[in-house]
Amino acid sequence: MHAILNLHEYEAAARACLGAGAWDYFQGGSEDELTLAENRAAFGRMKLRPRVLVDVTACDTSTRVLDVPVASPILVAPMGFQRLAHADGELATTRAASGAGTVMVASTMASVRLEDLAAVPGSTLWFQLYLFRDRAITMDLVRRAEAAGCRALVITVDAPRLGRRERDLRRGFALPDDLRAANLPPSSAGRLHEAGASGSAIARHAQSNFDAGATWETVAWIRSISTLPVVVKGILTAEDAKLARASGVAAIVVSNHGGRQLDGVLAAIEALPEVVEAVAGGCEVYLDGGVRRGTDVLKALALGARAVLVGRPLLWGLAVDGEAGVRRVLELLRDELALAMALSGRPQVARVDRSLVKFP
Ligand SMILES: Cc1cc2nc3c(=O)[nH]c(=O)nc-3n(C[C@H](O)[C@H](O)[C@H](O)COP(=O)(O)O)c2cc1C
Ligand SMILES: CC(C)CC(=O)C(=O)O
Repeated sequence: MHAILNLHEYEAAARACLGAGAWDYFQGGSEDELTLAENRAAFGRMKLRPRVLVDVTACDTSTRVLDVPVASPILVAPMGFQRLAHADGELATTRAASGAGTVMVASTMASVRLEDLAAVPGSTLWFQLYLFRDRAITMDLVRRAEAAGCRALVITVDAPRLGRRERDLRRGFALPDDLRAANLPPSSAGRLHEAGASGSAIARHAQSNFDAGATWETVAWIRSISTLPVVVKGILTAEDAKLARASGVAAIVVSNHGGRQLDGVLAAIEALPEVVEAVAGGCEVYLDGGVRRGTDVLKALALGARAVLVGRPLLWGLAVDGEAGVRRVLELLRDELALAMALSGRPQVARVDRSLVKFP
């Protein structure tokens, strides 16, 4: 067999390494998975307008996010329960991100404690925060993230409840006994193991723990208790982008949670232009959802994203080969981006401009 050449081949290889429950949890979207498919299809509809006879002998993918230098505009999206993919879980992913010179966003629902991830040499960790009904839990997570040296709080705002993920419902998905939500107090985490004949334990856990009453006032509360820059993840409209900006966030992640929350919403890449226009340079804008090729990264940058976050492909790399697999996925994407920059006549990230893409 030849070496794995691209992220699609990692997906196929990962399927062979994973049990059916983990595979469906990772891959799945909500309801009819319309948005899951759209995230990919929309990239396919966008066409590039390259320039030629530009000196591209050296293409530089480096940039800065929240004032931190990164080797490429490709960051690690927060994903829970990575020990479902590999025994090292988030530790392997953090080491790979550190090795690749990029940011790791650690999930509230990680299966390794955030302090252990922050201890990885050279890592730049951002902490993804779910808002709990019990504000003491949220507060404790914020304090721990600060104490561990995390550089930003990424508040996920598109999940007051979990989307209807029918693959998980059908299997009665619950966490195996040897895998914990390592950041949560046992009183909250226990429900994640309650297997049912039907229904998803993680959906039940979210419903009884996440704060469905959270509003922009809650974001203001987080800003009042922490000096860390706040990023809001899960914005899809200009209206919410303006509210985010007004609430003083440092960055927005345009995201539909990889098609796992409200089904039928537009592809993340289609929502990007209106968000970029609405914030008018007042904060950084990132994108996630369906990024599988260097040309996808290029398209997002052209539409005004400062960086992208990558989700499932890193879990595929993790499942296939642990830290080395995650590292390889990050390298493949970065190499593809550098090539796409050369072939489009944009040797630096700052030179990737709006005129590079055409929507249908
Ligand atoms: C298995 C899995 C777990 C996830 N867990 C979280 C999470 O804990 N917090 C969060 O904000 N987003 C979570 N997400 C969403 C990702 O951060 C990201 O928005 C999405 O995966 C990007 O789309 P992609 O997988 O097509 O790259 C999760 C996604 C997957 C696939
Ligand atoms: C346990 C979940 C809340 C993690 C998540 O955000 C997801 O699975 O999409």
